[in-house]
Amino acid sequence: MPEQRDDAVAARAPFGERLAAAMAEHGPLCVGIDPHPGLLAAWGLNDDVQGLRSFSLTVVEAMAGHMAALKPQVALYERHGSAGIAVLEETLALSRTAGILTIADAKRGDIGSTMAAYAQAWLGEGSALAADAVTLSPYLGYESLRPALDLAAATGRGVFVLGLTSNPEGAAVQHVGGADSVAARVIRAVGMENAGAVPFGSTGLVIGATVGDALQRLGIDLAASAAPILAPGLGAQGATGADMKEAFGACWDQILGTSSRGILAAGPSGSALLDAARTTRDSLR
Ligand SMILES: O=C(O)c1cc(=O)[nH]c(=O)n1[C@@H]1O[C@H](COP(=O)(O)O)[C@@H](O)[C@H]1O
Repeated sequence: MPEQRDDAVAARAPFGERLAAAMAEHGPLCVGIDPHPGLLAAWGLNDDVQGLRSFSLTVVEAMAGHMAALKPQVALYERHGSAGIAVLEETLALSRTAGILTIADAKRGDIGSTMAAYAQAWLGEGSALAADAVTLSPYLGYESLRPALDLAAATGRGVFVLGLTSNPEGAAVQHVGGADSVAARVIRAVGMENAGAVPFGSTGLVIGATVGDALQRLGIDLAASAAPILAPGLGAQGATGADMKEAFGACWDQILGTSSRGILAAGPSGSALLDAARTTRDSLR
């Protein structure tokens, strides 16, 4: 039904605008949905597709209308095979109906011709896996991401490109080059996609909440990227709201903190999950 699809795209504001509106309404927190086996057990659920489904739908129902965005971790659905992917599709569909933005954390990156297929899956109109945005890895070369950047722009969706990741191993690749580091080049390339956007465009960056010192050492200017910045590392990985303010104070309006285990550990009660999310979000205010 191509005409209906065209209408849906025309009615959709660009992702950056929709994210800015959601953050203005609900604050700068994205709740991660990471159904780890240990969390399923802690919630009294089996490590199977029924447990995965119950976990995921509980998080969506608890957060919709209260938080800016959800970020399902694709790996934790893939480990359940095709039935797990079906649960991810249902989770994305419920989020869409409930009006909460979704960022599929798939960290995709490949040669251009393959990238085009990933783009269709995660950003294509009519794809059951399409989210509002998807995480991408630029380490096959930033321009290899072009099919996804173009499709996101065409469908009003967004991407978050890995810049400086929260894990300690990332430094061995991302910090290489000193003043002209690999990460700085990726961040500059993202800035070119967003030129002129206010407060930010639809091509985001992932910058770990744990890497504030590297930002300074590498002389990186995040404000110039005009990118929404997804900042994981809050909670379970040790970063606090205070750490984030110190690291990102100069570009605070661009920051969307994200935490998964630190919030999900409060489940399975929906109200306890929401309280945990509110406490985390309030630490960012
Ligand atoms: O792209 C991501 O979201 C991501 C990038 C990064 O640098 N570090 C990072 O932890 N993540 C993801 O963010 C989530 C963090 O989970 P918690 O440590 O439980 O809050 C996981 O799904 C990670 O895969």
